[in-house]
Amino acid sequence: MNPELESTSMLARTFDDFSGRENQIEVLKLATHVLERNDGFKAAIRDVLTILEKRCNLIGGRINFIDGVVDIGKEIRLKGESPIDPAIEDTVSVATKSVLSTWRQKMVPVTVSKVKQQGLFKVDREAQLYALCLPIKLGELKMGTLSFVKVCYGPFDPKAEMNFLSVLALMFAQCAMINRFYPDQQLEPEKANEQAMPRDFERSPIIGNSKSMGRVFGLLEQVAATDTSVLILGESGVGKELIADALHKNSPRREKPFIKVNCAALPETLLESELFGHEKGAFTGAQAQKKGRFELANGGTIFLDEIGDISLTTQIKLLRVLQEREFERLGGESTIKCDVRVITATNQNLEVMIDKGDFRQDLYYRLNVFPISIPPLRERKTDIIPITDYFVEKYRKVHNKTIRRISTPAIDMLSSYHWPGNVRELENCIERAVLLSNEGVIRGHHLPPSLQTAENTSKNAGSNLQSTLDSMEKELILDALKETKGNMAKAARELGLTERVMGLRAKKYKIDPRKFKKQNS
Ligand SMILES: Nc1ncnc2c1ncn2[C@@H]1O[C@H](COP(=O)(O)OP(=O)(O)OP(=O)(O)O)[C@@H](O)[C@H]1O
Repeated sequence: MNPELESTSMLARTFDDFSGRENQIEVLKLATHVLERNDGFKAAIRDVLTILEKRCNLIGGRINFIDGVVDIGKEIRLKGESPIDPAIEDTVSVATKSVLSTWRQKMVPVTVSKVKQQGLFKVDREAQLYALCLPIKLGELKMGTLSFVKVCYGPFDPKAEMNFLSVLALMFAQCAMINRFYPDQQLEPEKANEQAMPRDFERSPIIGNSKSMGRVFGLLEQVAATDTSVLILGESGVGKELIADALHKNSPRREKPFIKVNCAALPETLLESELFGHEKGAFTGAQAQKKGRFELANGGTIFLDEIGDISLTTQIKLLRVLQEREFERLGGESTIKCDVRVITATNQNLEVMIDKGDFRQDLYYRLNVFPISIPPLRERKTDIIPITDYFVEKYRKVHNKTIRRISTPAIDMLSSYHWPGNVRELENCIERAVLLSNEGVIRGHHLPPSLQTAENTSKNAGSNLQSTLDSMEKELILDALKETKGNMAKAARELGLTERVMGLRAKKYKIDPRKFKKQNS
């Protein structure tokens, strides 16, 4: 049994001990870890269904994927452990079919229907049963359905339950998409173990639950398998290279080379020699013939990053390759034919550059056949935590550290920061925090000063030692109160404070211990 499921079984509750929101958050965290595993998408989904059965009283879980949208077989379901009455199976099937069929006309988000208990069903007869079914989709892309029977002993809040399940449905959708884009990541279990970190993460999956990333995935889906030129737009660090890589890996060219050139890194002559190659003696220092990147990419894909930085002369040469699919090496006379898909990226506004005469319009039209814009991280805040979790897991393994959780204040700081360096900045920030953290927790003070300032700007113009110490103290008090369920005396003892000092500190930071009692009851 894998460790996630082992820990789940240890914590497994009986049906009448299901404890609401806290439990749901824990389940979501467990599900994230399970889905990030590298040993097969279907197995991971089945494990998540098992977790939902054991911890959320959601039995008979099944996922139906629509044929052709996600190539991973039609249905994934929990087998074996749950004895399910055929009548209940039927209700789930009917609910699933109804969601699937109404898609053709209109999107019906959920079906919740009460199920009658039958004699065969091995659940306490006092339980109320509900059939739940909701769609799995990414943006406008409809992928399938997620269905369960919910076993309930008390009042049932369908809205809250569906909100929780819709987060899971989104995670499944995301995973299905990654699975589609990186099918070869489904390693055999033994091979997965052999692959030590960080090689597992060489080709990172694209994480993102936001609507805007859903749209990006939809566009990827449409264009990946074609030979169309794609222009990827977005600020530095948003993941443009990751998208280019995904386009190549999901095209018929995937077995052929994927060649990346950073056009901003080289001066004009060197860039041309890099792109088209040169003959011996073409210029001082050209001591031997050299093949260019277009030649090396033949049959595959070339990714020209920072395309807005190439000179007007190089733009003409590039235009010719795009139109004629041929070029000459520098100093050479023979024409070389090439069959290359061109993907470009920039963080500049090429239309403004055209107006200024810095970029050729004809080249722009050739490159911009299929534009994909990746929004900055600050405009898709819902992606921050899933991406953070992914990087925590990545760097926890790379640096061999134990990280059990991220403190609530640290999560707040990560969520409220504006991330000018986008995902790259977030990645660096999390690697640093993983290295600095101790006791298995990432806390606010493990994050870089830029984030501390962001949190404090409203109260305190500058970041100074006192404000940093204050925020650390507040965080420790919040943590202790959380752990002791709002018991001030116990929390004071844990922190080595007297009750009186604890009371004063709570007052100073406007902390109300009663809030923690409520949360945990
Ligand atoms: N959605 C994402 N999920 C996981 N990792 C991501 C995501 N987006 C970006 N990254 C990671 O963030 C880092 C920066 O991404 P990438 O190099 O693709 O950005 P970029 O837009 O090409 O940047 P630049 O314009 O500076 O070249 C990489 O390590 C990449 O793997």
